[in-house]
Amino acid sequence: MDTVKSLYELHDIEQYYDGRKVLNIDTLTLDENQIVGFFGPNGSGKSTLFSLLSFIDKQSHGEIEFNGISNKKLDQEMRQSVVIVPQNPYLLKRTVYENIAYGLKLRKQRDNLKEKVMEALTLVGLDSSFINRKWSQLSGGEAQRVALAARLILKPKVLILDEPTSGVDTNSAQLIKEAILIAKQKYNTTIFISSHDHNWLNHICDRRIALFQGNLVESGSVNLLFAPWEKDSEGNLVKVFLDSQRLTIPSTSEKKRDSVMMVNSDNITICRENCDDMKNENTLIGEVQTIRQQSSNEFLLIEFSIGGVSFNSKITREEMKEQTLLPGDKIHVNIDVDEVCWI
Ligand SMILES: Nc1ncnc2c1ncn2[C@@H]1O[C@H](COP(=O)(O)OP(=O)(O)OP(=O)(O)O)[C@@H](O)[C@H]1O
Repeated sequence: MDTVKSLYELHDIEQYYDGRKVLNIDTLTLDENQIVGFFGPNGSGKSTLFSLLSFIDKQSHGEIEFNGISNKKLDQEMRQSVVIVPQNPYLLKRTVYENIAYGLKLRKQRDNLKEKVMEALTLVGLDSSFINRKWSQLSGGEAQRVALAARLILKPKVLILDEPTSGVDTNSAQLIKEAILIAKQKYNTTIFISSHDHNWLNHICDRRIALFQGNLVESGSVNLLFAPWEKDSEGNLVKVFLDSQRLTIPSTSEKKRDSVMMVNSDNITICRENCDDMKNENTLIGEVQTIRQQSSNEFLLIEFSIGGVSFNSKITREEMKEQTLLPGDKIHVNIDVDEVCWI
């Protein structure tokens, strides 16, 4: 029987710079036609991973397959089907037209070039008056959108955007978001994005992956709790859920109100019956959504929501027998606030 391959399959990836390991990924599969958001603090390895996924660099160790073929054996056409807009995109010191048309010219695809440039320009929310502007006559947000248009014109199979919203105005960030969504729909492009604007990224992506110190922590077993956070009078950060429940995180200096909290499912305890022993002022009430079997067979992954925010926790089969959880059940939830980290 044929097995369906993912677009990318990464195994045992290690990347070293000057003898220092900066990326360490056991397994990662990435499917077609998804928008995948990569979250992580500065230096966590997002750009390094993107340089491997875009075939700019080769891994120090491990295997990367793209469409079932090792990245060491890809032909030029396959390599060119993946394009990246780097963190500080470089524009040619020419007009907007020349910048956007450049990639197609390089690939000797000159048919209907002007129309294609116009289409790409429109996609990123710029009108025809920009065509003859010089690179130096653009705002930061406009320059970023021209760089994006210069990739979109290639109708890539994979588009990688490293911090596309850094230093851009809110309007440009919104237009970039719309262009990305259209590219996904119109060209079936698979899109990987990193951004420190966590809310922007969270709203746009189908799948979320967090990197921490070069290691992958996917939201399958890691829970991400996004901003905004309130500060109470004692300086604690407080998450106020839509149903008015509150989770208080004791103050420390590393946390900011726009931070994303990361907590592993192992550090969330749930209980349906006889829960008096676990209750404290930070205990929340959640509602069970789904119950999944973990591949290890030993644990069940319980997905539940608190005020519309999804979380997951693991329980053993023994605990499941005692608690007999079903979708729709109300549960008590304790998040171990000493074990959370922040990105
Ligand atoms: N060319 C290089 N030479 C040496 N070290 C590097 C190089 N590129 C990245 N690093 C190091 O690798 C680690 C991962 O960096 P990377 O740029 O991938 O992180 P990042 O998550 O993209 O960070 P940021 O959010 O700040 O862009 C960092 O410690 C960085 O200093």
